[in-house]
Amino acid sequence: MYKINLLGKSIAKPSNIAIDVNTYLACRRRPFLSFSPQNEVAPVPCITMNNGCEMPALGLGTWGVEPVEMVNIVKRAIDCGYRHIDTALLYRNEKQIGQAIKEKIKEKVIKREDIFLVTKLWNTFHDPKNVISGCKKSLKNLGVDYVDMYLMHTPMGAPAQKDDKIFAPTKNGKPLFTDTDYVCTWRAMEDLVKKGLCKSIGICNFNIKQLERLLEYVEIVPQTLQMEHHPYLTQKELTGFCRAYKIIITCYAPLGSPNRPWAGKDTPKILLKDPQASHATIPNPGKGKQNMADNICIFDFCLTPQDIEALDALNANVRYFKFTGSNGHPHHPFETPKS
Ligand SMILES: NC(=O)C1=CN([C@@H]2O[C@H](COP(=O)(O)OP(=O)(O)OC[C@H]3O[C@@H](n4cnc5c(N)ncnc54)[C@H](OP(=O)(O)O)[C@@H]3O)[C@@H](O)[C@H]2O)C=CC1
Ligand SMILES: O=C1CO[C@H](CO)[C@@H](O)[C@@H]1O
Repeated sequence: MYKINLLGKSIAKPSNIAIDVNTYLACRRRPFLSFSPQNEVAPVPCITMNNGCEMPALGLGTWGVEPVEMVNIVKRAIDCGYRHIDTALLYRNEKQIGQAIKEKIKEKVIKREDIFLVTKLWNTFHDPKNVISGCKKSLKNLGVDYVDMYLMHTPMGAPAQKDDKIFAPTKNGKPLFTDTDYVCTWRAMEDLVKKGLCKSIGICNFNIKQLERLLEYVEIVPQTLQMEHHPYLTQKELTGFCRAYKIIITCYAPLGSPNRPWAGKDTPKILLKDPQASHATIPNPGKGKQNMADNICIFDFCLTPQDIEALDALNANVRYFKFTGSNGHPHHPFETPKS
């Protein structure tokens, strides 16, 4: 064990945990207005990505939040110290998130560059010629001229839609799909970086074979893979592979959404802390009034190697987000082929 000194606090760090001192100290460069000696909340550290940009290690998940509540939730989150916000065109809340950020900038609580804003390209924009319009649609909704991270939401393309429709058309209750190669979609996303529309790009819901194949063709190695990750689904092979390519894992459903068999008093903090060795995590605070403030208070303690070992032993390859609606898609990441 050795100790590092963070903003006057002494934090014990087991030597086998891979957050280095610089990662911890990087957070000093971000203003944390709610942090003061009287109101001590250890600030969120940043993780340096393979392109040198920094991502706050904890963000606000926003899927499923009622749009009418979204503005207030995001404003409260910013007051609490959240500086990373995760959304998607699919979530239909980008406008409200953009409005909340705008109001906080106007109140001089933050500047645009203090916020790490993440959104996602939906399947119906996978055709390379449509990628830029998917991105511009999100930028317009958010009211910004760039996002910090733009993610391919899934490797599964779907037919382009007209007007404001997002979901793919269906036939016999099943969404139609296209066989657009996710490599081609990715190459078009690389152009968005060159155009300055996003600072970093990444992927979600890729399996290891798809990622390996993508890496054969990329000019820009993805900065992050956003994937389901909690103690019941640790995906060690995939996370090890990403580590080798310096692709940061962002853990979604870190509390095991929507079923949380482990929910208990301090359990959520332990679950959020578990991936902190090197991953970012984006819990959704849900309806509990205290959850948002609690979930950000995980940077003043460490798990012991024994804790981590015990959590790792829980892995049962339980996946909650199976994308069964897209079964049969040629690029389905999780469907077990029928023998
Ligand atoms: N890229 C992708 O494909 C996906 C990305 N995501 C992203 O990841 C985010 C997080 O995943 P999500 O599926 O929302 O699930 P989470 O694992 O973050 O679980 C969220 C639920 O956990 C409960 N909760 C939160 N904090 C606490 C706490 N401190 N104590 C007790 N319970 C708590 C709340 O439930 P309750 O409301 O009942 O209190 C909340 O709704 C999403 O919001 C989204 O931004 C998610 C899925 C897929
Ligand atoms: O991000 C997401 C939130 O949850 C949705 C509902 O299953 C997913 O489809 C999506 O990937």
